[in-house]
Amino acid sequence: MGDPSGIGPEIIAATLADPSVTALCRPLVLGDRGAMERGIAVAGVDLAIVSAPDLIPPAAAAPGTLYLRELSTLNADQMEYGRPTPAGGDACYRYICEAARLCMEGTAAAMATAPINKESLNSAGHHFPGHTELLAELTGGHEVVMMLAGERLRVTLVTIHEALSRVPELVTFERVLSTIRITNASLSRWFCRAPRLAVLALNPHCGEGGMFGDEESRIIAPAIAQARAEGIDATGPLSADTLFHFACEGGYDAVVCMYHDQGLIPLKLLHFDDGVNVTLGLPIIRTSVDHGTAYDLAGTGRASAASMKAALVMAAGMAQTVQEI
Ligand SMILES: NC(=O)c1ccc[n+]([C@@H]2O[C@H](COP(=O)([O-])OP(=O)(O)OC[C@H]3O[C@@H](n4cnc5c(N)ncnc54)[C@H](O)[C@@H]3O)[C@@H](O)[C@H]2O)c1
Ligand SMILES: N[C@H](C(=O)O)[C@H](O)COP(=O)(O)O
Repeated sequence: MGDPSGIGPEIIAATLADPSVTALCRPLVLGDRGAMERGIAVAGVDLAIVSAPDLIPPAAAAPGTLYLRELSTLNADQMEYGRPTPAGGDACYRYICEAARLCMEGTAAAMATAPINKESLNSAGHHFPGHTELLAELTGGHEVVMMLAGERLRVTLVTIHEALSRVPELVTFERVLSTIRITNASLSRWFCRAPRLAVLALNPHCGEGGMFGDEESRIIAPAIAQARAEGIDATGPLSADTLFHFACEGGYDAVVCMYHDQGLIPLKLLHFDDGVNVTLGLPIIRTSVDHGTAYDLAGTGRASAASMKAALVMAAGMAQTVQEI
């Protein structure tokens, strides 16, 4: 359900009231009854909550029902709109843990997450930068890669939630290579055969022959060479300022980016409404919205549910692919 003080509950309600989404999957919300009742009212949709402590939603669920596993009972203070609280952060943590457990044991085919507030997660004593890192730990410590995807562009990140000042030291041969490998393996499995990957430079103009940095020749180019030797169609290092234009025109299936904003600014510019965040490398399927808790909009009914819908549709599609393999 994500952060009870944000837009999560209302965009979930809008999503589950859309028959084109529920035609593809049997959703079970892990969350809080009070927050979901309020979300349904804010979204202005007609949904009846069915309590599902152990129940899995039936294949022929009655239209207009929302199956809810109640993992918290927050009071009004603890879910006040626009304010992160430790109780809300702890509740989010429990929703995520239970979703991971259901996916790991095979009861659920996939999870799609609504946004959390990282400050409230951490204030509750759960010291993770986001879902991605928490899920990596909960599912066995696999190396994971954050991908954000839309129709026109997919980006994956070598470094994720890091201070910009630390990025150069974190862009290592091993990290670049493993991001390329995981991107290639995951895209091949879920999205396209033999993906064409563009790998970005870190510095302007690829370092301009060493004038503006040498990570390209020292680290990124050798990692690309190794990936190519393994049969991966990776090209680069390429200058970030121009590459996105060509990627959007269909030149590449994904762009491997060195840091968060290098990839997420172009992605959200093009796909803020319908982009999906996918965690690659996990043993389970996890998708998410491409936006945050939007405290400024929570409770107004003005938040778009398009990314939440896209996240569910993508998760259902990925789960279908698994069944067909
Ligand atoms: N998947 C996630 O859990 C996730 C993703 C991104 C950010 N966050 C967290 O969310 C919190 C707030 O982050 P932020 O302010 O940088 O980003 P944000 O996405 O919450 O908000 C940025 C801007 O986009 C608008 N916006 C966001 N979602 C929208 C929607 N569905 N419809 C219309 N407008 C929307 C907001 O009103 C705001 O103006 C932070 O704690 C951040 O870490 C969580
Ligand atoms: N970096 C993501 C974004 O800006 O959309 C976001 O913070 C999500 O992180 P998790 O999926 O790890 O919570």
